[in-house]
Amino acid sequence: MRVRVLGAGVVGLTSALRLARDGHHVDLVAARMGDDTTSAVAAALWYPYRAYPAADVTRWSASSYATLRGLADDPRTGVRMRLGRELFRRPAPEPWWRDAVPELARATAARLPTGYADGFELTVPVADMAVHLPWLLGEVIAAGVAVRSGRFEKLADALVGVDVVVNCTGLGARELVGDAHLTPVRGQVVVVAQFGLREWVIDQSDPEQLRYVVPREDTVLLGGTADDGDEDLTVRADTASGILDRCADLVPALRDARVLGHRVGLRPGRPSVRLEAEVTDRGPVVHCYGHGGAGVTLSYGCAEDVAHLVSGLR
Ligand SMILES: Cc1cc2nc3c(=O)[nH]c(=O)nc-3n(C[C@H](O)[C@H](O)[C@H](O)COP(=O)(O)OP(=O)(O)OC[C@H]3O[C@@H](n4cnc5c(N)ncnc54)[C@H](O)[C@@H]3O)c2cc1C
Repeated sequence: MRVRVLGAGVVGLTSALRLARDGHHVDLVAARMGDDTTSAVAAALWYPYRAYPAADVTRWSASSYATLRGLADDPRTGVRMRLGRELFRRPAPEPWWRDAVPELARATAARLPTGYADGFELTVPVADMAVHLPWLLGEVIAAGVAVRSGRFEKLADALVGVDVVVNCTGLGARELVGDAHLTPVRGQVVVVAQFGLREWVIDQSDPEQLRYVVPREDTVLLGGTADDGDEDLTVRADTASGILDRCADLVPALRDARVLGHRVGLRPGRPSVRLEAEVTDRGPVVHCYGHGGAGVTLSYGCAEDVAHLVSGLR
Protein backbone atom coordinates (compact mmCIF):
# COMPACT_ATOMS: atom_id res chain seq x y z
CA MET A 1 0.00 0.00 0.00
CA ARG A 2 1.03 3.62 -0.45
CA VAL A 3 1.23 4.98 3.10
CA ARG A 4 1.88 8.56 4.20
CA VAL A 5 3.09 9.02 7.78
CA LEU A 6 2.59 12.47 9.30
CA GLY A 7 5.12 13.36 11.99
CA ALA A 8 8.84 12.85 12.56
CA GLY A 9 8.85 12.44 16.33
CA VAL A 10 9.67 9.07 17.81
CA VAL A 11 6.11 7.82 17.09
CA GLY A 12 6.13 8.77 13.40
CA LEU A 13 9.66 7.49 12.77
CA THR A 14 9.10 4.11 14.44
CA SER A 15 5.79 3.69 12.59
CA ALA A 16 7.35 4.61 9.22
CA LEU A 17 10.23 2.21 9.80
CA ARG A 18 7.95 -0.67 10.69
CA LEU A 19 5.63 -0.01 7.72
CA ALA A 20 8.53 0.24 5.25
CA ARG A 21 10.01 -3.02 6.57
CA ASP A 22 6.58 -4.62 6.03
CA GLY A 23 6.93 -3.79 2.33
CA HIS A 24 4.65 -0.74 2.06
CA HIS A 25 5.58 2.27 -0.07
CA VAL A 26 5.98 4.89 2.61
CA ASP A 27 6.55 8.61 2.60
CA LEU A 28 6.82 10.80 5.70
CA VAL A 29 5.88 14.46 5.97
CA ALA A 30 6.54 16.49 9.10
CA ALA A 31 6.26 20.12 10.06
CA ARG A 32 9.27 19.81 12.37
CA MET A 33 12.18 17.41 12.36
CA GLY A 34 14.90 16.18 14.70
CA ASP A 35 15.87 18.55 17.48
CA ASP A 36 12.73 20.68 16.91
CA THR A 37 10.36 17.91 18.04
CA THR A 38 9.06 17.15 21.53
CA SER A 39 10.71 13.75 21.18
CA ALA A 40 14.13 15.43 21.19
CA VAL A 41 13.44 16.91 24.65
CA ALA A 42 12.50 13.57 26.26
CA ALA A 43 14.66 12.09 28.99
CA ALA A 44 13.87 8.95 26.98
CA LEU A 45 13.99 6.68 29.96
CA TRP A 46 11.82 3.60 29.37
CA TYR A 47 9.16 4.34 31.96
CA PRO A 48 5.33 4.26 31.62
CA TYR A 49 4.36 7.75 32.85
CA ARG A 50 1.18 9.74 32.23
CA ALA A 51 -0.06 7.49 29.41
CA TYR A 52 -3.28 5.47 29.36
CA PRO A 53 -5.11 3.03 29.35
CA ALA A 54 -3.13 0.83 31.71
CA ALA A 55 -3.59 -2.53 29.96
CA ASP A 56 -2.59 -1.27 26.50
CA VAL A 57 0.23 0.88 27.89
CA THR A 58 1.63 -2.18 29.69
CA ARG A 59 1.46 -4.24 26.49
CA TRP A 60 3.02 -1.53 24.27
CA SER A 61 5.69 -0.82 26.91
CA ALA A 62 6.63 -4.51 27.12
CA SER A 63 6.96 -4.72 23.36
CA SER A 64 9.08 -1.54 23.19
CA TYR A 65 11.24 -2.80 26.04
CA ALA A 66 12.09 -5.93 24.05
CA THR A 67 12.90 -3.96 20.89
CA LEU A 68 14.95 -1.30 22.70
CA ARG A 69 16.86 -3.96 24.63
CA GLY A 70 17.86 -5.46 21.28
CA LEU A 71 18.93 -2.04 19.96
CA ALA A 72 21.10 -1.52 23.05
CA ASP A 73 23.53 -4.13 21.64
CA ASP A 74 24.54 -1.57 18.99
CA PRO A 75 26.08 1.66 20.41
CA ARG A 76 25.21 3.53 17.19
CA THR A 77 21.53 3.48 18.23
CA GLY A 78 22.15 5.63 21.32
CA VAL A 79 20.19 3.12 23.42
CA ARG A 80 21.71 1.63 26.53
CA MET A 81 20.38 -0.64 29.28
CA ARG A 82 20.73 1.12 32.63
CA LEU A 83 20.03 0.13 36.22
CA GLY A 84 18.08 2.65 38.28
CA ARG A 85 15.69 3.26 41.15
CA GLU A 86 12.32 4.82 41.77
CA LEU A 87 12.12 6.17 45.33
CA PHE A 88 9.09 6.67 47.60
CA ARG A 89 8.55 8.64 50.79
CA ARG A 90 6.06 5.97 51.98
CA PRO A 91 5.74 2.20 51.39
CA ALA A 92 4.53 1.70 47.82
CA PRO A 93 2.81 -1.15 45.95
CA GLU A 94 4.37 -2.62 42.83
CA PRO A 95 3.83 -0.40 39.81
CA TRP A 96 0.71 -0.99 37.70
CA TRP A 97 2.95 -1.74 34.71
CA ARG A 98 4.92 -4.44 36.57
CA ASP A 99 4.23 -7.03 33.84
CA ALA A 100 5.98 -4.89 31.23
CA VAL A 101 9.47 -5.59 32.65
CA PRO A 102 11.21 -8.92 33.12
CA GLU A 103 12.68 -8.06 36.53
CA LEU A 104 11.90 -5.56 39.25
CA ALA A 105 13.24 -5.74 42.82
CA ARG A 106 12.59 -3.86 46.06
CA ALA A 107 15.48 -1.53 46.91
CA THR A 108 17.33 -2.53 50.06
CA ALA A 109 17.50 0.00 52.92
CA ALA A 110 21.14 0.71 51.99
CA ARG A 111 19.96 1.92 48.57
CA LEU A 112 17.39 4.36 49.98
CA PRO A 113 18.62 7.93 50.60
CA THR A 114 17.62 9.66 53.85
CA GLY A 115 13.93 10.55 53.88
CA TYR A 116 12.83 7.65 51.67
CA ALA A 117 10.86 4.66 52.97
CA ASP A 118 10.66 2.46 49.89
CA GLY A 119 11.88 2.00 46.35
CA PHE A 120 12.29 -0.43 43.52
CA GLU A 121 15.15 -1.14 41.22
CA LEU A 122 15.12 -2.21 37.62
CA THR A 123 17.19 -2.20 34.48
CA VAL A 124 15.54 -0.41 31.55
CA PRO A 125 16.50 1.04 28.16
CA VAL A 126 17.53 4.70 28.06
CA ALA A 127 17.78 6.37 24.65
CA ASP A 128 20.02 9.35 24.17
CA MET A 129 17.69 11.19 21.80
CA ALA A 130 20.54 13.32 20.42
CA VAL A 131 21.81 10.01 19.00
CA HIS A 132 18.70 7.86 18.70
CA LEU A 133 16.50 10.25 16.66
CA PRO A 134 19.13 10.83 13.94
CA TRP A 135 19.86 7.09 13.91
CA LEU A 136 16.15 6.32 13.54
CA LEU A 137 15.79 8.85 10.72
CA GLY A 138 18.77 7.23 8.98
CA GLU A 139 17.11 3.79 9.29
CA VAL A 140 13.85 5.19 7.93
CA ILE A 141 15.61 6.66 4.89
CA ALA A 142 17.66 3.47 4.39
CA ALA A 143 14.39 1.49 4.41
CA GLY A 144 13.26 3.50 1.38
CA VAL A 145 10.99 6.09 3.01
CA ALA A 146 10.87 9.46 1.23
CA VAL A 147 11.09 12.12 3.98
CA ARG A 148 10.14 15.76 3.49
CA SER A 149 9.20 18.83 5.51
CA GLY A 150 5.65 20.12 5.34
CA ARG A 151 2.58 20.87 7.42
CA PHE A 152 -0.90 19.65 6.53
CA GLU A 153 -3.83 21.76 7.65
CA LYS A 154 -6.36 19.05 6.73
CA LEU A 155 -6.24 15.26 6.69
CA ALA A 156 -8.04 15.28 3.34
CA ASP A 157 -5.03 17.02 1.75
CA ALA A 158 -2.66 14.45 3.23
CA LEU A 159 -4.69 11.62 1.67
CA VAL A 160 -4.12 12.86 -1.89
CA GLY A 161 -2.06 10.30 -3.82
CA VAL A 162 -1.85 7.63 -1.10
CA ASP A 163 -3.99 4.70 0.11
CA VAL A 164 -3.76 5.48 3.81
CA VAL A 165 -2.46 8.20 6.14
CA VAL A 166 -0.89 7.40 9.51
CA ASN A 167 -1.40 10.35 11.83
CA CYS A 168 1.53 10.63 14.28
CA THR A 169 1.31 14.37 14.83
CA GLY A 170 1.43 14.30 18.65
CA LEU A 171 0.03 17.50 20.11
CA GLY A 172 -0.39 18.76 16.52
CA ALA A 173 -3.49 16.53 16.23
CA ARG A 174 -5.34 19.18 18.24
CA GLU A 175 -5.42 21.36 15.15
CA LEU A 176 -5.15 18.73 12.43
CA VAL A 177 -8.15 16.65 13.54
CA GLY A 178 -9.67 19.03 16.09
CA ASP A 179 -9.03 16.67 19.00
CA ALA A 180 -10.19 18.51 22.13
CA HIS A 181 -9.00 15.65 24.38
CA LEU A 182 -5.35 16.58 23.83
CA THR A 183 -3.73 18.75 26.51
CA PRO A 184 -0.18 20.08 26.56
CA VAL A 185 1.75 19.01 29.66
CA ARG A 186 4.75 21.31 29.93
CA GLY A 187 8.05 19.75 30.91
CA GLN A 188 11.22 21.71 31.66
CA VAL A 189 14.58 19.98 32.05
CA VAL A 190 18.21 20.88 32.69
CA VAL A 191 21.05 19.28 30.73
CA VAL A 192 24.44 18.92 32.45
CA ALA A 193 27.73 17.41 31.28
CA GLN A 194 28.30 13.73 32.07
CA PHE A 195 30.44 13.21 35.16
CA GLY A 196 30.56 9.40 35.17
CA LEU A 197 26.96 8.79 36.29
CA ARG A 198 25.63 5.36 35.28
CA GLU A 199 22.34 4.89 37.17
CA TRP A 200 19.06 6.76 36.81
CA VAL A 201 16.86 7.78 39.74
CA ILE A 202 13.28 9.09 39.96
CA ASP A 203 11.08 10.46 42.72
CA GLN A 204 7.60 11.51 41.66
CA SER A 205 6.12 11.72 45.19
CA ASP A 206 5.22 15.31 44.45
CA PRO A 207 3.67 15.27 40.95
CA GLU A 208 4.38 18.97 40.43
CA GLN A 209 7.94 18.92 41.74
CA LEU A 210 9.34 15.88 39.98
CA ARG A 211 12.89 14.73 40.53
CA TYR A 212 14.59 12.62 37.91
CA VAL A 213 18.20 12.20 36.95
CA VAL A 214 18.84 10.28 33.76
CA PRO A 215 22.38 9.60 32.48
CA ARG A 216 22.92 9.53 28.72
CA GLU A 217 26.11 9.22 26.68
CA ASP A 218 27.74 12.67 27.06
CA THR A 219 25.08 14.39 29.15
CA VAL A 220 22.84 13.87 32.17
CA LEU A 221 19.24 15.07 32.03
CA LEU A 222 17.62 16.52 35.16
CA GLY A 223 13.88 16.99 35.59
CA GLY A 224 11.49 18.26 35.93
CA THR A 225 8.00 19.60 35.72
CA ALA A 226 4.60 18.42 34.45
CA ASP A 227 2.33 21.46 34.15
CA ASP A 228 -1.07 20.60 32.70
CA GLY A 229 -2.39 23.05 30.13
CA ASP A 230 0.76 25.19 30.18
CA GLU A 231 2.04 25.89 26.65
CA ASP A 232 4.83 28.30 27.47
CA LEU A 233 7.97 27.13 25.72
CA THR A 234 10.27 29.67 27.35
CA VAL A 235 12.80 28.46 29.92
CA ARG A 236 12.02 29.71 33.45
CA ALA A 237 15.11 30.47 35.53
CA ASP A 238 13.44 29.83 38.90
CA THR A 239 12.11 26.47 37.67
CA ALA A 240 15.61 25.50 36.49
CA SER A 241 17.22 26.31 39.83
CA GLY A 242 14.47 24.36 41.64
CA ILE A 243 15.15 21.32 39.44
CA LEU A 244 18.90 21.55 40.08
CA ASP A 245 18.36 21.78 43.86
CA ARG A 246 15.89 18.88 44.02
CA CYS A 247 18.06 16.63 41.86
CA ALA A 248 21.21 17.48 43.82
CA ASP A 249 19.44 16.26 46.96
CA LEU A 250 19.22 12.86 45.26
CA VAL A 251 22.64 12.92 43.57
CA PRO A 252 24.95 15.29 45.51
CA ALA A 253 27.64 15.24 42.79
CA LEU A 254 25.26 17.34 40.70
CA ARG A 255 26.18 20.40 42.80
CA ASP A 256 29.47 20.53 40.85
CA ALA A 257 28.03 19.55 37.45
CA ARG A 258 28.52 21.82 34.44
CA VAL A 259 25.17 23.08 33.13
CA LEU A 260 25.05 22.79 29.34
CA GLY A 261 21.54 23.98 28.66
CA HIS A 262 17.82 24.04 29.36
CA ARG A 263 14.92 22.58 27.38
CA VAL A 264 11.16 22.78 27.46
CA GLY A 265 8.75 20.40 25.72
CA LEU A 266 5.00 19.90 25.61
CA ARG A 267 3.93 16.31 26.25
CA PRO A 268 0.87 15.30 24.19
CA GLY A 269 -1.41 14.53 27.17
CA ARG A 270 -4.63 12.61 26.50
CA PRO A 271 -6.99 10.49 28.64
CA SER A 272 -5.99 7.58 26.38
CA VAL A 273 -3.56 7.10 23.51
CA ARG A 274 -5.52 7.28 20.26
CA LEU A 275 -4.46 4.25 18.25
CA GLU A 276 -7.25 3.29 15.86
CA ALA A 277 -8.27 3.24 12.20
CA GLU A 278 -10.86 5.68 10.92
CA VAL A 279 -12.43 5.55 7.47
CA THR A 280 -13.03 9.14 6.37
CA ASP A 281 -14.90 10.11 3.19
CA ARG A 282 -11.51 10.86 1.56
CA GLY A 283 -9.86 7.58 2.63
CA PRO A 284 -8.59 5.62 5.62
CA VAL A 285 -6.49 7.08 8.43
CA VAL A 286 -4.69 5.27 11.25
CA HIS A 287 -4.29 7.57 14.23
CA CYS A 288 -1.40 7.11 16.66
CA TYR A 289 -0.96 10.06 19.00
CA GLY A 290 -1.49 11.21 22.59
CA HIS A 291 1.38 9.29 24.23
CA GLY A 292 1.70 11.74 27.14
CA GLY A 293 4.92 11.33 29.10
CA ALA A 294 5.80 7.97 27.58
CA GLY A 295 6.13 8.35 23.82
CA VAL A 296 9.56 6.73 23.71
CA THR A 297 8.44 3.97 26.07
CA LEU A 298 5.44 3.14 23.88
CA SER A 299 6.77 3.93 20.40
CA TYR A 300 8.06 0.62 19.08
CA GLY A 301 5.12 -1.27 20.62
CA CYS A 302 2.56 1.11 19.12
CA ALA A 303 4.28 0.85 15.73
CA GLU A 304 3.44 -2.87 15.74
CA ASP A 305 -0.26 -2.07 16.20
CA VAL A 306 -0.09 0.63 13.52
CA ALA A 307 1.30 -1.96 11.10
CA HIS A 308 -1.51 -4.43 11.93
CA LEU A 309 -4.15 -1.75 11.46
CA VAL A 310 -2.69 -0.68 8.10
CA SER A 311 -2.52 -4.31 6.92
CA GLY A 312 -6.15 -4.76 7.95
CA LEU A 313 -7.17 -1.99 5.54
CA ARG A 314 -6.05 -3.94 2.44
C1 LIG B 1 10.53 17.09 29.55
C2 LIG B 1 10.03 15.82 28.93
C3 LIG B 1 10.55 14.59 29.35
C4 LIG B 1 10.09 13.39 28.79
N1 LIG B 1 10.65 12.22 29.20
C5 LIG B 1 10.23 11.06 28.65
C6 LIG B 1 10.82 9.83 29.04
O1 LIG B 1 11.74 9.80 29.87
N2 LIG B 1 10.36 8.69 28.46
C7 LIG B 1 9.36 8.69 27.52
O2 LIG B 1 8.98 7.62 27.05
N3 LIG B 1 8.78 9.86 27.13
C8 LIG B 1 9.18 11.02 27.68
N4 LIG B 1 8.59 12.21 27.31
C9 LIG B 1 7.41 12.18 26.43
C10 LIG B 1 7.79 12.09 24.97
O3 LIG B 1 8.69 13.12 24.66
C11 LIG B 1 6.50 12.23 24.10
O4 LIG B 1 5.52 11.33 24.52
C12 LIG B 1 6.88 11.94 22.65
O5 LIG B 1 7.90 12.79 22.22
C13 LIG B 1 5.68 12.05 21.71
O6 LIG B 1 6.16 11.72 20.44
P1 LIG B 1 5.37 12.07 19.12
O7 LIG B 1 6.16 11.51 17.99
O8 LIG B 1 3.94 11.65 19.28
O9 LIG B 1 5.32 13.67 19.09
P2 LIG B 1 6.41 14.79 18.60
O10 LIG B 1 7.79 14.44 19.00
O11 LIG B 1 5.85 16.09 19.10
O12 LIG B 1 6.31 14.73 17.05
C14 LIG B 1 5.16 15.17 16.36
C15 LIG B 1 5.51 15.33 14.90
O13 LIG B 1 4.34 15.67 14.17
C16 LIG B 1 4.60 16.82 13.37
N5 LIG B 1 3.34 17.51 13.10
C17 LIG B 1 2.47 18.04 13.99
N6 LIG B 1 1.41 18.57 13.34
C18 LIG B 1 1.62 18.36 12.01
C19 LIG B 1 0.88 18.66 10.83
N7 LIG B 1 -0.29 19.29 10.88
N8 LIG B 1 1.42 18.32 9.62
C20 LIG B 1 2.62 17.68 9.55
N9 LIG B 1 3.37 17.37 10.65
C21 LIG B 1 2.86 17.70 11.86
C22 LIG B 1 5.59 17.61 14.21
O14 LIG B 1 6.23 18.61 13.47
C23 LIG B 1 6.50 16.47 14.65
O15 LIG B 1 7.40 16.12 13.61
C24 LIG B 1 9.05 13.42 27.82
C25 LIG B 1 8.55 14.64 27.38
C26 LIG B 1 9.02 15.84 27.92
C27 LIG B 1 8.48 17.14 27.42
